[in-house]
Amino acid sequence: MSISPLQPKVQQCAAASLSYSTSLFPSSSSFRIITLRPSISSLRPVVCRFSQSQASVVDGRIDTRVSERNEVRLGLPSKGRMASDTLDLLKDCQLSVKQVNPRQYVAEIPQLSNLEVWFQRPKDIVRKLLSGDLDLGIVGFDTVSEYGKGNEDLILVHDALEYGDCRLSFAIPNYGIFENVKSMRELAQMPQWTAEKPLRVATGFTYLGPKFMKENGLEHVIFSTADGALEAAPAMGIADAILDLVSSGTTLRENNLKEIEGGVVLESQAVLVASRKSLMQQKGALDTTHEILERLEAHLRAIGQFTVTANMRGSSADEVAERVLSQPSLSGLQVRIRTEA
Ligand SMILES: Nc1ncnc2c1ncn2[C@@H]1O[C@H](COP(=O)(O)OP(=O)(O)OP(=O)(O)O)[C@@H](O)[C@H]1O
Ligand SMILES: O=P(O)(O)OC[C@H]1O[C@H](OP(=O)(O)OP(=O)(O)O)[C@H](O)[C@@H]1O
Repeated sequence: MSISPLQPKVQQCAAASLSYSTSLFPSSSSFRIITLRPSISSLRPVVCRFSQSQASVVDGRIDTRVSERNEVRLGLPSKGRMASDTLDLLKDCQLSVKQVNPRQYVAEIPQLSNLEVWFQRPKDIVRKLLSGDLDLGIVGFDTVSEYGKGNEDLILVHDALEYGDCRLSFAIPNYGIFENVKSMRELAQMPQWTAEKPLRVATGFTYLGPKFMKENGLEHVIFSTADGALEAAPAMGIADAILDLVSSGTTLRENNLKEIEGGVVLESQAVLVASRKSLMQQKGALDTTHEILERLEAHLRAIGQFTVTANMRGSSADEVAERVLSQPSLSGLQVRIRTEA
């Protein structure tokens, strides 16, 4: 699998008022992004289909836990740097999260009557979406990518909530044998890395890391992991390089590390993610999702980012698109689809 930097290139399809772009996802994944614009009522819903999409057979199994619940469940970060910004965003959307007390992990949003909010660690939000214990969640795209592991059930409902910006980036020391190394290509060509003496990479991204290194032609790599302060690993002699999140770049600089050309695995920001199964099967999930999207749209209108993504590794993505668009509450929407160029 190729993990490439996220550089969406939106192209307009003028006649149909549709647009599509290269996917935010690796080239061998097949996510489709559908943008719903509820404000444009004169447009008829249209789904762009791309013949080169990698369809596979739909798995028709129904997760009984999804269909047994009456309420829709939204997972929000319980702590960490995403937590307060997420609550702020919802507040800006006139969605006030009411917690009985801060140590209770369940809350409600009075404006969304059949919704339960559950506070969880970001990685657990993704895991619980996959297990059917949550229907929707707000986390960083990096977390979806790492812990979602390309699972076809995950749908990016909104891929740009405009906070939590960072990138997952590969970094090496700016001294010693790496002093003149400026790109992944140059790194891969170094004679030092052998089966006996592999490149040692410290990372918390043990799913994305190995894929990325392989994609870049580095075969002799060994990974170590830690929960934080990874930037110390090269100076401590534990690793040759690191793969970690970067935002300002200060931590890298202060630890004499540098990013190199081709070393960005992905760009990330906060996203709204859903379980496809939930959207299709959980009572009220589609309407609640639509309500949240409308409010996000109202809030983010200035920057015009409003996107629904359906995972395309299967004809089921078309089904999802059709199902979403066939909802009476979603009629008259403009649809934008992103797919691989
Ligand atoms: N400079 C940054 N460093 C790390 N994460 C960042 C940065 N800027 C934005 N983020 C976002 O914040 C998220 C990290 O949030 P948080 O600290 O709550 O979780 P975490 O550290 O992944 O959780 P845990 O402590 O359970 O491992 C990242 O997944 C990313 O999406
Ligand atoms: O580019 P910067 O703005 O310097 O941010 C990047 C740093 O922030 C994060 O660490 P965090 O602050 O979460 O601490 P941690 O290393 O203990 O996880 C990340 O893991 C980097 O170390």
